Amino acid sequence: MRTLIQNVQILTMKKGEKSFHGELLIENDRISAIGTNLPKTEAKANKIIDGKGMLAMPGLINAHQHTPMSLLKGFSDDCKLMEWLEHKMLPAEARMTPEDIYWGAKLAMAEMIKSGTTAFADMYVHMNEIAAAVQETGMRASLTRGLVFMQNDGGKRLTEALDLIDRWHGQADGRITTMFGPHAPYTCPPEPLAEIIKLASQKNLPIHIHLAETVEEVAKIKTKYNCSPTAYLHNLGLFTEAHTLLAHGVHLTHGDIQLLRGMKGGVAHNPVSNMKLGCGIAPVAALIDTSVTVGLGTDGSGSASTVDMFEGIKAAAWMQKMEAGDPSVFPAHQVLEMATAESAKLLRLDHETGTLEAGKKADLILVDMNKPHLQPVHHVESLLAYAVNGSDVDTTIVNGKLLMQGRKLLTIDEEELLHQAAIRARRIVDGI
Ligand SMILES: N[C@@H](CCSC[C@H]1O[C@@H](n2cnc3c(=O)[nH]cnc32)[C@H](O)[C@@H]1O)C(=O)O
Ligand SMILES: [Zn+2]
Repeated sequence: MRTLIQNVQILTMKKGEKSFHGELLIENDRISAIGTNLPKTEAKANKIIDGKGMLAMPGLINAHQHTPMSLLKGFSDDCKLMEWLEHKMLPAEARMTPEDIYWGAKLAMAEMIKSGTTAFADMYVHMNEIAAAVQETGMRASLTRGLVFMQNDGGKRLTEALDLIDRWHGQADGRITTMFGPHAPYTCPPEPLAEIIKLASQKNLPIHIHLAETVEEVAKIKTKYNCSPTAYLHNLGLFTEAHTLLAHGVHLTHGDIQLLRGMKGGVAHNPVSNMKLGCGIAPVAALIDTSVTVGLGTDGSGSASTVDMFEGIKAAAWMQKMEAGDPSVFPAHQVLEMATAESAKLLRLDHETGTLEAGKKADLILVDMNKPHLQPVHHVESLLAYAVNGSDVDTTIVNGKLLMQGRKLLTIDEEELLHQAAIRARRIVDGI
């Protein structure tokens, strides 16, 4: 199968490359050619997409998600994280059946495809159902079974984590990869955490964990272990043993940031979730100055309400400019990079996705620029960072396959999905 996208403005997101008018050829799951006036491409293609008025760019990569929490969006807003988690989310989550998880994950995937996200990192439970949804929807995902060790479960959770890895790593035409997912320093004591770090190192798999999200977490760890959450993880050898995806990293001291220097992986910044929960402002500039990779995530829609990464892109830029009191920090290109190439590094998928290049997987979106709020086009990157909304995405392609065209979902029955989501969500929260 060869698909040619012609007559399109292209932003590859390769370092230092400006957007240009040209064409892009997809052969099966990969980009085979990209440029201006490619030789004889039309003759080679079985399918042609006219990109007039469109902008092609790499699909966005959401580096931190809890997809099934889409069923809980708007259920508990305007309260503190620990209260939100312990009194609302955990009781609601305890009622979710595997089928609820499947439909909740699919609801989030529909929202992601419709707002230009092609890959995501997920941490949740009932991972077989989430993996099945990924397989069907056609997205790319890095999945983890979230692990909390608050009471003895006889190893049930860890068995499920290992089962996810055995069953699903490399499946769905390679679109699914897996990680270990110890939930957070405050839910994972040293012994089980050390064991997971050892397993991750042996299996050469990454670790996805929440870190330093709130001041309460910092105080809890200080009382328990007399150190910061970051030092707690460092002392267990995490940053040298495994590629690590750290979600949040809001409350990091100068000393904490030094502990992250040279780590494999990096930090998933979730500005919308952090602002909405009043958690604080992550020291993104200091992390980048220390050569720590910073990608972009939304967090689950139970907290963030939206998994539209274009909202996250705006929020990340605004937050850092405001914090620095300087509009020149975090220019458009840099925040777009955070949402694409840098997030790809966190998922350990940068050899496959995150930029548009011949040889990489065909994970890309077409943004319809022919709209009042996106004209005129002086600087396309400025519009993408500060003016585009998820609903401006016209076409979403993952692994060379069309998942949405003309805003119509092609792998999901949207009507059935909305029906299932509505009845299940109502049942789950009833009486909580
Ligand atoms: N509760 C599960 C573990 C699930 S891991 C994913 C967990 O992360 C929780 N979660 C979602 N967003 C956040 C956040 O921002 N900080 C901390 N936890 C979160 C979410 O509610 C979910 O319970 C068990 O007992 O096996
Ligand atoms: Zn989270």
